[in-house]
Amino acid sequence: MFTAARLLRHQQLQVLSKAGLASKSGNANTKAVVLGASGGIGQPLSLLMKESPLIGHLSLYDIAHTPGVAADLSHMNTRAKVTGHLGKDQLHEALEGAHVVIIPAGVPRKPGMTRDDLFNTNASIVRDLIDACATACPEALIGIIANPVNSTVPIAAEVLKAHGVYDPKRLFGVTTLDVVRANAFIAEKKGIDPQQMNVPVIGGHAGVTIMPLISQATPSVKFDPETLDKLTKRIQDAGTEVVNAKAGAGSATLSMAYAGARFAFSLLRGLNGEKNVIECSFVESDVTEASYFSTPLLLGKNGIEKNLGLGELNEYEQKLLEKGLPELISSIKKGEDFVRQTYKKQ
Ligand SMILES: NC(=O)c1ccc[n+]([C@@H]2O[C@H](COP(=O)([O-])OP(=O)(O)OC[C@H]3O[C@@H](n4cnc5c(N)ncnc54)[C@H](O)[C@@H]3O)[C@@H](O)[C@H]2O)c1
Ligand SMILES: O=C(O)C[C@H](O)C(=O)O
Repeated sequence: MFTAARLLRHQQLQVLSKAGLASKSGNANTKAVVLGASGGIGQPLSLLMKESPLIGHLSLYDIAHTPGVAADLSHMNTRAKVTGHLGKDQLHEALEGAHVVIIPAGVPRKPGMTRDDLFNTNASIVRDLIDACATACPEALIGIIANPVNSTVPIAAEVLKAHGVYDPKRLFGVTTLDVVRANAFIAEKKGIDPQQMNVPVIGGHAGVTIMPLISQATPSVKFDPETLDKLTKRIQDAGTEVVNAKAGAGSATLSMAYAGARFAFSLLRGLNGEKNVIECSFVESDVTEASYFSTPLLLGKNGIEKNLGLGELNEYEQKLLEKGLPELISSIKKGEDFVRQTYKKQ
């Protein structure tokens, strides 16, 4: 017989596991860190992570407000111990011993801006946070949310290389929100349960570099050419749709927290030895001419176990690829050049 408390927990787990956000088999020693934990994404992401039985220690770092966020979350009667760390002096302790680090630190867009317009501010934020990761937790799996992802991931890789600790299997640009959106929009159009929908989205994370592979969706769906084109463009411009709707108050935070939590839990499930954990993510890659590219990845105990590649593209998707590659390649170079010009390992 279930007691009321066990029944409640059972129901919570059912809700979370339907959302792909929980597994009953967590490791109590697992440390997960959120850098930028007090922000629009950081707070709801930390909430979802605090709820997860996969995490033993949730370490929250920001340059503002982390004592309050940590105190608040620590009152939840869920497994993870929560610690708050404020300012650069506490960054090393926040990161030490981390298994997974998720980075939503950085400024968001306002209407009229591109993600690349964030480069001047966010490039140095990511560079300096990764510099700290390289010494405090060189083996952690790192997921970068901060935009422009197409440049911040190469920035992170160059800093890790300078420290001699770069492992391409352990560095990820978080593009899960593109998959979540594609699933939501297509399921809505077809009247399918969105939780059952799975659409791979490849490439990068900005405009034309976002390439939904609707021909590879499961369950399989078909659209006339005009609808397909509209849907593809909506997925590519979905970030801007939210930026405009928020009218100056930032970009996607809640759906991003959901997507970021899903991605963090997939990394943790892979680390725990769970089989068949697959996520699309922007990583070092040799499947196209771009040296970083998002494709479905099989995750495991060491991060990427196998890059599952492009699959079969139809003619429309082949054109999306051709159109997106030049911008992607140039954003990657911009990130790499930035580190070469501005960074010297101390
Ligand atoms: N990858 C994606 O799909 C995706 C989706 C949405 C947003 N984003 C990006 O995520 C970033 C964060 O968005 P947000 O809405 O949470 O912004 P926000 O301004 O609400 O929060 C950012 C947080 O970062 C903190 N911060 C700034 N500099 C820092 C530093 N050096 N160290 C630690 N923390 C620092 C701020 O104090 C703040 O709490 C933006 O760059 C945004 O473009 C990416
Ligand atoms: O659009 C943005 O600036 C934020 C994020 O990259 C998104 O896709 O929502």
